[in-house]
Amino acid sequence: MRVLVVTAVAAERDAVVRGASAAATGTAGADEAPGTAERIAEEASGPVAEFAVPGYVLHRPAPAGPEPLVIDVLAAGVGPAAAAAGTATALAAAALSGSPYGLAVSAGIGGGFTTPAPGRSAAVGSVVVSEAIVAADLGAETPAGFVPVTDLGFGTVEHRPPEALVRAVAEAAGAQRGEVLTVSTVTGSAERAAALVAARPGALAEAMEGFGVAEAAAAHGVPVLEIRAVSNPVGPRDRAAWRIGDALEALAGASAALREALRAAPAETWSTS
Ligand SMILES: O=C(O)c1cccc(C(=O)CC[C@H]2O[C@@H](n3cnc4c(=O)[nH]cnc43)[C@H](O)[C@@H]2O)c1
Repeated sequence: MRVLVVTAVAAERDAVVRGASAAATGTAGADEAPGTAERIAEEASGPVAEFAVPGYVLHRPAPAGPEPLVIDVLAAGVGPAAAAAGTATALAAAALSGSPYGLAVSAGIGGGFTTPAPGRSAAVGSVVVSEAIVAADLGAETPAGFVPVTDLGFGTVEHRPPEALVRAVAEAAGAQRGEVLTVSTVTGSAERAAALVAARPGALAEAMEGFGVAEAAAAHGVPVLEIRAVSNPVGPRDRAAWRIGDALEALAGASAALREALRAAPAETWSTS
């Protein structure tokens, strides 16, 4: 199976590549390439092939031996629109080449909610795997408060990854399962954080790309997953509290776990869940 992992920035992409390369022994770009690798770079984690699709470059860590699992990683930019554009381009290029992706994953750092239901809190450095990918601010302000687009009669605000895959990846990564909210504006107050949790009590993390990846995946009929490593608490702005290095390490670990979970649980076991 071919898996597309979409991050926002290069630092996240490199963390995913590092993690997904951890068990690698093969030769990057050896099989199922949509074309010829334009470049094979020798990174600290092993060989990484780079493939161009229109407007973007995909990074592919070496497959672990002869297994049929190929993971391509794309840094598509910050925010849901950039994520959707990059994801749709990569999915379309793969489909047109005759080797479509079987799974799209939104991966990166994110904010962790520390005020959900008792016993459910996403601490800095921990990992959250999405049970639902939710567009938290897609709707309209009304005198009665925020109304999601679905209540206005169109669109969608939620995509649900395959349950069995969520369980397998969360278990392999030692991660919590919960809703991951997609926002276009980073939450900066305790009041806004509380309002988001009141609207979505299952929320454990927020980030800015998951829903864009999910919309593109849905358009192509491809299952989707989101993995967030928590770099900061959601709430009042405090740059000193950010732990980006720790979150990138956690993201690399979760990416290794993703690869192992996909090797242990092939698509037939989770694609209909
Ligand atoms: O300047 C700030 O106060 C600030 C606070 C949180 C995040 C940012 C970003 O510009 C990061 C955007 C980038 O990272 C992901 N991310 C990380 N933490 C969060 C968060 O708490 N809420 C939303 N997104 C977050 C996001 O997916 C982007 O890719 C600035």
